[in-house]
Amino acid sequence: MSRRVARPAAGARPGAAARLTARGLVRRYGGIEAVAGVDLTAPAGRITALIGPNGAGKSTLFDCLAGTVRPDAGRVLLGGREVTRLPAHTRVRIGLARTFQQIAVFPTLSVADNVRVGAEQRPGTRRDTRAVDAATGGALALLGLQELAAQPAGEQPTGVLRLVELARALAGGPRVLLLDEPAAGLDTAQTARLVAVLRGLADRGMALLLVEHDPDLVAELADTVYAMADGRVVAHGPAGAVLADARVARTWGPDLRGGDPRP
Ligand SMILES: Nc1ncnc2c1ncn2[C@@H]1O[C@H](COP(=O)(O)OP(=O)(O)OP(=O)(O)O)[C@@H](O)[C@H]1O
Repeated sequence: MSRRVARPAAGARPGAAARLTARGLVRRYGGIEAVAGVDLTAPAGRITALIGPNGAGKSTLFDCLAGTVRPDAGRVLLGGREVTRLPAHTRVRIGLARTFQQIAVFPTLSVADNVRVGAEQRPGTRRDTRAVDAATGGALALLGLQELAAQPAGEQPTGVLRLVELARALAGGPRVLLLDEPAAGLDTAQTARLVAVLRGLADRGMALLLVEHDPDLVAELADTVYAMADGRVVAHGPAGAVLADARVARTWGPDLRGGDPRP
């Protein structure tokens, strides 16, 4: 007798590698289409970068993917599962983590306790103190933060806080990681560590999607680049090709010439 076993969609199992997909995403603010019909895939095991000038819609797209903003149209899929209507905290529970452009740490908590907040989101660890300790310790070690573990987060410089935020996101055991300008405020050594850590995460199957303004870092890190302007994807493909694309140079010119992208 043959038995058919229902298999979950690829990547739908908790802990399994997963891709993040946007299909036809639209988000309007009044008369502005901040995100105007975006299709994007961040595959497992790859680093995908999102570039574009200020106001292109990158943060709004991130917010739609993370669940903090509800799109007006389109779909978001995590590992084949439709998550468009799931709130942000539920997406975290099924493996989607993010860091923010404006650093968001709890200043009165220690570095370790900030990371612990992420570890407590890890599926199945909420009441398992040892598992939470292990996830916290692992994330601190990965980012080289052990020596600062007991220090109040509020006393740390920006570069350290970026790493604390990343450690907190990683402590939750995500399958997909959204990073909004992860290298902003990092010194050269911290940036080198960040690059090595992100590459290592991708090599172990995580899907990474990052917003980044530094073209050198994008060229070094990203497998695939999506360039946005006026809410739309104007180019996507291998990093070298997109960074050399004339349409991208026109819209993202100041960044590519090494100027300050921020007004
Ligand atoms: N909460 C909001 N209310 C009204 N308009 C908004 C809101 N958030 C974004 N917008 C508008 O949507 C457009 C896209 O903004 P968004 O912040 O997503 O761009 P961005 O590419 O992330 O820019 P930056 O690189 O400066 O962060 C802009 O015109 C912006 O003014």
